[in-house]
Amino acid sequence: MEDKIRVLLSEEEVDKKIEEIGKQISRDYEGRSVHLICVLKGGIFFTCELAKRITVPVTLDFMSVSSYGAGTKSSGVVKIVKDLDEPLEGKDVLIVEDIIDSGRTLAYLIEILKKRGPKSLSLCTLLDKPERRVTDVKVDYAGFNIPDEFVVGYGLDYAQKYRNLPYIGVVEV
Ligand SMILES: O=P(O)(O)OC[C@H]1O[C@H](OP(=O)(O)OP(=O)(O)O)[C@H](O)[C@@H]1O
Ligand code: HPA
Ligand SMILES: [Mg+2]
Repeated sequence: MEDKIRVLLSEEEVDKKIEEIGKQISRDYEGRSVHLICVLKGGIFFTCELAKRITVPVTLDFMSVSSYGAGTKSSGVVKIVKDLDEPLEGKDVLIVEDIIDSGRTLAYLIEILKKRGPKSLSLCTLLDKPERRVTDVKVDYAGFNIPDEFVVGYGLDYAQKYRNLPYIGVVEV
């Protein structure tokens, strides 16, 4: 059966926001290059769109972590499914995420990546659900603060579906 999806942020709103964040990152990293870490799978769409709008040199690496499984609740246990290919030593690293919800994924990632000696480590997320936070994380670039609703689209899934929607929606139950 098809789920009913209500649009929370339209494709135009999301595109406009990514453009703004891209400009801001390009200004902040002027004269340097930025090493983007895409957090798979959710971060893939945002990373691609953002990287295209950054004007300083960009390098990319991918890491896959998972804590949500097939449901809408975090298991609380973050698992590395795929590690980075390249070392981080001396690099200006920017982690790119689709959403910060409980904050567990990012808190865990930051803890392990900090130990790999990056020159700097910053964090960029398209969506932030501050109400749901159980662990403190410092966000450097955030697109939208959203209410406590389970969202899909732009990389975000519900049981692996809807990642390809070009907007952010809420699955109506
Ligand atoms: O702040 P948190 O409560 O930790 O939630 C945020 C994380 O959860 C989702 O990933 P998920 O673990 O579902 O894996 P996926 O990206 O492969 O869908 C999302 O893409 C974030 O990475
Ligand atoms: O709202 C959400 N939607 C999809 N995946 C998620 N992972 C954490 N929060 C969410
Ligand atoms: Mg994810």
